[in-house]
Amino acid sequence: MSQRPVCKIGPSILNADLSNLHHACEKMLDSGADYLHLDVMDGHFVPNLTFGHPLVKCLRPKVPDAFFDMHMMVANPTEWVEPMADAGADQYTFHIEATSDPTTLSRKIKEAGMKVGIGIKPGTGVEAVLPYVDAADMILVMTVEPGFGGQKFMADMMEKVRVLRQTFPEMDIEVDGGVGLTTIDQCAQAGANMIVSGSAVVGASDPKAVIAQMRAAVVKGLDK
Ligand SMILES: O=C(CO)[C@H](O)[C@H](O)COP(=O)(O)O
Ligand SMILES: [Fe+2]
Repeated sequence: MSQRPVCKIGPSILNADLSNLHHACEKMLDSGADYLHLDVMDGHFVPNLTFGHPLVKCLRPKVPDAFFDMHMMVANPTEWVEPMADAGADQYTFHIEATSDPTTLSRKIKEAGMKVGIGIKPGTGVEAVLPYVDAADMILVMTVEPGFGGQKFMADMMEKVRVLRQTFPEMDIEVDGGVGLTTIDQCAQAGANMIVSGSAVVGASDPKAVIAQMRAAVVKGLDK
């Protein structure tokens, strides 16, 4: 029996007040977030630095029930699988551009007890990820060049989402970058069901309303 993908909204706390991350996460969860998208940048894979597994380990007991989707923008994703699992990560999303062996890496992530996400940058064609979809729980289509929050949504990435949704009707497909109230309809119509939104939610005066509106758009898109 086929299963319809479920809409999940995952705020990115990249542009939140990182000095009070626990509070920022709780605010998002209280506003209706289904999961938290945590952006790890190493200064090599992308020209920016954020945080690593020590911070995740500290955050885990503060928000024990939250699902942590780790967006690993790192040059050596194999290196951080075990430290992230030990820190309490639930899903480990690596970039296909950062590994020559996605199958072995996916297996390692599963053996460490986490779900597998595979991300593609805007310049990477969707064909690159197709052979590995069976090994993954989720495919991430980047809608900005990874590295910074607050960038402009790239609408031409929606074709990748459409291809993935047509080929894999039950798959979790995540979009990340510049997603907010003005761009959510495009994501929803293309078939995305996991929605990362940073600035548009974290910077909103009423994050609960923004999350609810995005959810309504995605549910409508999945129903069609
Ligand atoms: O991976 C990312 C950047 O590389 C972030 O998750 C993303 O940019 C979210 O922030 P915003 O919604 O502000 O674009
Ligand atoms: Fe991200």
